[in-house]
Amino acid sequence: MSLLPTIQGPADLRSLAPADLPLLAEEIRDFLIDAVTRTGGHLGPNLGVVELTIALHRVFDSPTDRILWDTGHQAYVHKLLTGRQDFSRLRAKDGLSGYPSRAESVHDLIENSHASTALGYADGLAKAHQLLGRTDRRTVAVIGDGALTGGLAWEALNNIAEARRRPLVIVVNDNERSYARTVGGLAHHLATLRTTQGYERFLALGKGALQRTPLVGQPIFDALHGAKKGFKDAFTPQGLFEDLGLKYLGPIDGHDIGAVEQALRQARNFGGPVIVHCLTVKGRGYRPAEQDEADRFHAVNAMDPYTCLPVSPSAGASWTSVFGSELVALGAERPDLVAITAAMLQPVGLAKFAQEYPERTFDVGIAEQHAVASAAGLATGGLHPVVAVYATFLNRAFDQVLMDVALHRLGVTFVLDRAGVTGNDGASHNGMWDMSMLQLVPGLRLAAPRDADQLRAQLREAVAVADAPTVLRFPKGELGPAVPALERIGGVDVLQRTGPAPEILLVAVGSMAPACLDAAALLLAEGFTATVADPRWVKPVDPALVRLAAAHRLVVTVEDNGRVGGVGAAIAQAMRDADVDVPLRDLGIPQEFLAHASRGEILEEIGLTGTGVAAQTAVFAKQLLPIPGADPTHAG
Ligand SMILES: Cc1ncc(C[n+]2csc(CCOP(=O)(O)OP(=O)(O)O)c2C)c(N)n1
Ligand SMILES: CC(=O)[C@@H](O)[C@H](O)COP(=O)(O)O
Ligand SMILES: [Mg+2]
Repeated sequence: MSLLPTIQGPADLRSLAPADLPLLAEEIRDFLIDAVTRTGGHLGPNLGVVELTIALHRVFDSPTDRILWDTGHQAYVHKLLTGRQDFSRLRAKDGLSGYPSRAESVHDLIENSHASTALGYADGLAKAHQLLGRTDRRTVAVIGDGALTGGLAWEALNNIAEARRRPLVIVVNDNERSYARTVGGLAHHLATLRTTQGYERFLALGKGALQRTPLVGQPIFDALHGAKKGFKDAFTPQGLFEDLGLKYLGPIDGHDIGAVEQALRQARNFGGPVIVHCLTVKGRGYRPAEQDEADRFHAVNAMDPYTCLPVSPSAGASWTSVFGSELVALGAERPDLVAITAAMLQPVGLAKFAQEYPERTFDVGIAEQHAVASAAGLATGGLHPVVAVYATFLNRAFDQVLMDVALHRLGVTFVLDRAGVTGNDGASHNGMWDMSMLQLVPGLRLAAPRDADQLRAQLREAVAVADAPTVLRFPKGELGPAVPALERIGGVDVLQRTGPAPEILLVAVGSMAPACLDAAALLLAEGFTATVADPRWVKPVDPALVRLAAAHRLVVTVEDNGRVGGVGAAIAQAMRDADVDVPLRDLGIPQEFLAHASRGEILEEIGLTGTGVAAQTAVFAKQLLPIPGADPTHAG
C-alpha cells in the first residue's frame, strides 16, 4: 500500500518506522516528477529536499515549531506532508500556490518569494518566543546556498550570532546551485567544508563520538564541539560560521534521513543558534534533472517526463531572447559594455553575452543591492554596466539606483524582465512596482518597448546615455507581432487614428499597445474615435505627449504596472503642470497583491485587454464627453 496518501499531517509522518521512510521518499519523488511535469514548477529544488523535509517534520512539531522556507520555491514536499496532495492545479488559478501560503495552511508562514529573508524572520521570531517565554516553540529556517549569498541573510546572521542563548536552527540546504552553480567566496567556503579530506576523516570520527555521547546541552556540546573546532581548524579553514559565534553541525548527507534527523535533534536540543549544513543534490532522483548542467530543472514548464519536451513549445521569440541577442551585437560595438546578473544569467538572457564576453559578465549571486552598487563602481571606472534583473527583484535595490547611480549621474542601464503581471508565481513576483518606484528617481529615464524593434532601438538609446540611469522594462514570455508607427511626434509614436479628429487619446505603455489598438477598433464601433500613441520613454513625460493630449477631449492611459504613482499619474501631473485641462483616466494593475493565476487570466480580470480597455474607456467617454448637439450645461 502507498504510504504518501496516509500522511495527512506531520503526526502521521512521525508514526512511521524509520524503515518505511526510504519508500516514502521514493513515492514523493515519483509524485513530484509526475505532478510537476504536468503543471510546470520548481521540480529540481523540490526533488533535492525530499529527505530533508521528511526529517524536519519528524524532528520538529510544526506548527508549534515554525519551519521557515527561504524563497519558498522548495516547499512542495512540505506541502505534501502537511495535508496538501492535490497538485493538479499547482500555481494555477484557484490551485495550490507555488510558494508557502498562510491561506492554505497553518504550517506556512513566509509567502514572499524574494530570496534571503528567512533568517531575518527567524531572528525576529526567535526573539519573540524568548521575550514571551514561549520556550516550547522552536524556530527553524531552511535556506539554500544560493539565498545565502544575499546580503540580507548576513545581516540576520550577524544578529543571530549575537544571542548565544537564543535557540534557533538554521538548515543550510547546500546543493551548490542557485540556477547555475552558486558563485562567490561563500560558495568556495562551503565547498571547502564539504571536501577537505582531513575534515571528512575527523567528521567520521566526530560523528561516531557524537552518536555514542548523546548531547545533553551546551557544556557537552561545547566540549565536543570545541574539540571538533580544534581539529577542524587544524584540518580546515576557519569555520566562517563558527567565527561568527554560531555552532556548526555538518556537513550532513542531506539525503540520509537518519543522519539529518540526528543532526536536527542535536540542534533542537542546543540552547542557542545552530547551523546544520546539509549537502543535497538539486534534481535528485530524476536523471534528466541531475544531468542538466544549466539549472538542474530549477523551474520547468509542463513537459513530457520521459522526453522532457515541452507540452506547449514556444512559437516565437521571447522578449528575453531579443534583448540577449541585441546586447551581444552591442557588445561588439561597445567594448565598454559589461553585464551584471544576480544569479540568473540564463533566465534574464545574458547567457550569450557571457559566452561571447566572459570577462565582461559578472554574476554577483542573489545580491541585487550589490549588483547595483557594483554597477555604480563599474560606471565610475569608465564602463557602462547593463544590470539585468526581474522587475520585482529590483525593489530591494531601490536605494542603490537612487543614491549610488542617479545621485552620481552614472550611466547604468537596467533591463527589467518579467515586468508587469507575471501571474503563476503569485503576488511577490508580479513586476508591478517599477514604473511607480522609479518615477521618484531624478534624472532616470524609463522606457517600455512595445515590440522587438522598439526593444532593440531603445536598448541602443539607453546604453548611449552616459550621465544618468536608464531603464527598459518588458513582460514575461513571447513577443507579439511588430507594432509599426504612423508617425513620430517628438519622442511619441502615433500608432493609430480611427477618425479625422479623434476625441480620445489612448496612451499605450509598452506591451499594452496591441490591447489599445484592439480597444480603438471596438470604440469606433461605439461611435468614439481615438488616437493610439506610444510614449516610448515614459519618464520623463515627453512634452509632445502633453501637447497631443491637449488636442483631445479625453485621455486614457494604459499600463502593465500598478496604478499608484505609475505612468498615468505622471502624465496627469505633467498635464496639470502645463495647464492642459483635459480629463484623464488611468488604467493599470490595481494596487493589490494579486492571487496567482496565468498572466492572461489576470489581465482579463483587471481589464487590461482590448475589450477591457474599450469597455472602461466607453464608460469614461459617456460620462465625460459632451454628446454632440446636447445641452452643454448638462454633463453627458
Ligand atoms: C531577491 C531574489 N532574487 C532572485 C530570485 C530568483 N531565484 C529564485 S530561486 C533562486 C535560486 C535559489 O538558490 P538556492 O537558495 O540555493 O535554492 P535552491 O533552488 O538551490 O534550492 C533565485 C536566484 C529570488 N527569488 N529572489
Ligand atoms: C523562485 C523564483 O524566484 C524563480 O525561480 C522564479 O519562479 C522563476 O520565474 P520564471 O519562471 O518566470 O523565470
Ligand atoms: Mg542551492
